[in-house]
Parts: sequence; structure tokens; C-alpha cells
Amino acid sequence: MEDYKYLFKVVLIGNAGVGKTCLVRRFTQGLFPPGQGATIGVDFMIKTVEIDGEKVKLQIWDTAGQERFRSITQGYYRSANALIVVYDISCQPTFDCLPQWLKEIEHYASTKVFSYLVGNKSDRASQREIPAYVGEDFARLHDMEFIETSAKEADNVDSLFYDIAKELTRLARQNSLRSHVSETDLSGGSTSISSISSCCRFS
Ligand SMILES: Nc1nc2c(ncn2[C@@H]2O[C@H](COP(=O)(O)OP(=O)(O)OP(=O)(O)O)[C@@H](O)[C@H]2O)c(=O)[nH]1
Repeated sequence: MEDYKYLFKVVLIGNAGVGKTCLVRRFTQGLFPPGQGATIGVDFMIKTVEIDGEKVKLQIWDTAGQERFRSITQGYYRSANALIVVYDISCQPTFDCLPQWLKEIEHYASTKVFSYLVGNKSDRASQREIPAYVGEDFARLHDMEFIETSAKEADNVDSLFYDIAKELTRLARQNSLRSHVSETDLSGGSTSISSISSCCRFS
């Protein structure tokens, strides 16, 4: 059995093509995959990080952005400890859809989920359509953390996931979080996930 103190479930959502899979692959494998195809349903990867000398295991769920998979992906929100809502800073429609994603969260996720708004593809500076302050204001208005990333250039990707691991660990230590650590059977066995009892909520 792998030795770790906490296990947290992190779920990425957002429009198709914003770079969710690339963010996960960059963080877990340190690469920017060429010719990445669209995600079918959901996929997950694991990465263990160290927070203040303690091992924290992140189970990162990458959901398909395409509408036709929505009924499958919605089922994964409920047990998420953290949700990462991704848009593409060079594609206005992906930002305009954020209110719809928040409605999804309100409807399907725990009200106490820790949530992060991520403007990805920050390397595409010349094609930028959403200024950083617009993303930041939106996040503030909705009690979300905010960061801009580039999966391509590996910019802020580690910071994003480490920040989430740190915050969830902090909450767990404060006993705001009931943490049930169990071995995860990647071959399809059951997984026990921590749950947050107090944190951000959507307005
Ligand atoms: N320039 C740039 N391109 C990126 C970045 N991240 C992803 N891409 C590109 O954006 C496209 C979509 O990336 P994906 O990671 O598959 O997007 P996704 O959000 O997982 O898409 P779905 O699986 O359909 O929901 C690919 O062509 C990537 O190469 C980035 O940080 N910068």
C-alpha cells in the first residue's frame, strides 16, 4: 500500500479544446502531448506531491468538454474536493460559457467544493481575447481562486495543482475536512475520497 497522508479528488471542467487534458498531462507527466484528441467521457491520472513534509495524493479527473458527454461528466462533480474550471484566454466563447459551467457546479457539485478559475493558453499573447483582469474579476465575484496558465510552456501549471493540494491539506488539518484515506485500486476498485465540510461556495 502506498504511503500517503491525504487523498483528494480534483476535477477539471470547461469547454472542449481549452486545454484540460494538456494541463493534466503537463502536471502529471511533464509533457505537452502532440495531436491531443478530444477526451471521451472522463479520464484520470494520479500524482503524489509533498506538502510540508507530508505526502498528498491527487486523483485528477479530466472530463470531456463536449456537450454530448455532459450526462457522464456531471456524475463526477459530486465527490470532487476541488474543481478547476478552465477557459482559453484566446477564445472568447469559452469565457462566455463560464456562467453555464457555474450552473452545472451549483447543480451537481458539493456546495463546499474548492474552486479555481483557470485561463489557459497564456502563451498565445498576440491572440488574447480575455484580459487577465476580466478573468480575475469573474473569479472574485464567484468566490473562486484565479490563475492563468500555459500547458504548452509549463507556465503556472505546477503552481495551480500545488496550490490546490496546499489548500485542501490546510482544510484537512483544520478538521474542516473529514479525510478517509484508503488505497486506490486503479484497476477499477473502490476509492474513498475526502470530503470538505466548509469552503468556498458559488453565488
Ligand atoms: N498554445 C497552446 N495550446 C494549447 C495549450 N493547452 C492546450 N493547447 C492545445 O489546445 C488543443 C486542445 O487541448 P486539449 O487538452 O485536448 O483540450 P481539452 O480541454 O482537454 O478538450 P476536450 O477533451 O475536448 O474537452 C490542443 O490542440 C492542444 O495542443 C496551451 O497552453 N497553449
